[in-house]
Amino acid sequence: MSLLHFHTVLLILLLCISFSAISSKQHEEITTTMEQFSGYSIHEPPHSSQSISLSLDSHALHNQFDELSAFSDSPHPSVTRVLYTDKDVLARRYVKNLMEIAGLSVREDAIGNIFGRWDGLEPELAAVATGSHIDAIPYSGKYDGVVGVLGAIEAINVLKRSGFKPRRSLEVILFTSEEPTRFGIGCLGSRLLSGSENLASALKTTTDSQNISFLDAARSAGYAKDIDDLSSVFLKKGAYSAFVELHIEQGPILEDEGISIGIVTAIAAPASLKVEFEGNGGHAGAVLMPNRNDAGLAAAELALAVEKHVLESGSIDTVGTVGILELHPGAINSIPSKSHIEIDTRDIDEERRNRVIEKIHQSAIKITKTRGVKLSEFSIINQDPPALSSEAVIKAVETATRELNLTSKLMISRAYHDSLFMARLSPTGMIFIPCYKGYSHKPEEFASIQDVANGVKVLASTLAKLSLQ
Ligand SMILES: NC(=O)N[C@@H](O)C(=O)O
Ligand SMILES: [Mn+2]
Ligand SMILES: [Mn+2]
Repeated sequence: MSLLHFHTVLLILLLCISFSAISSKQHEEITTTMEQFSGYSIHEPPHSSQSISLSLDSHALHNQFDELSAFSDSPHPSVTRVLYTDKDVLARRYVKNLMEIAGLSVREDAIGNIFGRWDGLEPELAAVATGSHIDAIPYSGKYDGVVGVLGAIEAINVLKRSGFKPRRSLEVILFTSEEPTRFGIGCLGSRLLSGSENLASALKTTTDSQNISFLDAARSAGYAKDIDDLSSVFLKKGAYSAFVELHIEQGPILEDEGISIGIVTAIAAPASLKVEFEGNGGHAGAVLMPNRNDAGLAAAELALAVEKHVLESGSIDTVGTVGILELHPGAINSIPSKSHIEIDTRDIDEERRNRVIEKIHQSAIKITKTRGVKLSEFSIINQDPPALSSEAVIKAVETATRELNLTSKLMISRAYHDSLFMARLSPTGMIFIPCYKGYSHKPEEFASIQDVANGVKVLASTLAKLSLQ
């Protein structure tokens, strides 16, 4: 008998011994559950898929939305929950508690990205992750981001209730500061996780509108203790084998078309600009119009120029918003001597968006000439590329949706999400659910518990599939 022959026989013998270690009943159970979830029979080629009932505690989930929305600095039904404020810290504690109740092992990084882990049968493999954010811009709603955090924890509960055992570990992530409210940069937590050196160094000097530094704010919330170098937050590429985020659509399409699930194929490319003009100000009564260099009118003119350039981009996919316009000294009878404008512009076509940014810059320069004001700042805060979803994640979501007999639609996301940056680390995808009239970033934002439940079931099934790959 040749040496190779001898080794093969030996190997088969060893495999049989180890398999026999797992009781046949256990082996049968795991195999059945894995077959039911992967939609594939372990023994036959992959053509049969069957869905199993995923039991979800929608009553508890509904209560959790209400309870979490109470951690707000604005009155019900609006939600305001800004990074590292007391309400944010309380809300984080609430979510960590839910993670522990779900049996997840919880850890946090230096800036408060929170990770809840369920070890798989092969914990050494790269895990599958899901997650979103709980920070909320001023006077917004209770579903943006929160569906992707509370829904993710419930998806884990659903899988545990069904007896499923993941092969790859599953992680739920609460990302720090997806909203740009406090420090002017969106997706701060996921951007840093994806290894942004620029951001890591910028955060050393970044302050908020109260002149509180990022590090002091983080420390006041219990993070960044004795840490200045935030590169410790960086994750390695491939840290996760896949990432999938559940989120409300924040647009009207799914509701209008009566479709349950949106399968996101791409996330539009966001950019934000900060512009400041300086004029000579003066008395609103005494200074005649020809002698004015009004920084306020310069800002107003630029805001209209943003709209003009966006409308002339030749595509409906180009959008531009002046969400912040502040005047100094801000007195009715004083000509504005300074103006501060923040511009948000996006497109699924990065070059087309960048052309708009260039035109806005040219307009700002032209306005300084026509109005005799100084352009004291024109800075690009972020100018991110769009992100494409991974085919493998899209396929897993499609199969899960089909098995649950839910309708679905491939679509792009015009809002940005932490997925935009997780896509730099691992194959990524998103699951959208309908929301009332597409409202978001306002108190009327609403998603029915049935739509949330559908999203959570699709997420649970998708996570199971990805964890077996
Ligand atoms: N999803 C979402 O609302 N993200 C925002 O931060 C945004 O401005 O797109
Ligand atoms: Mn948002
Ligand atoms: Mn969001």
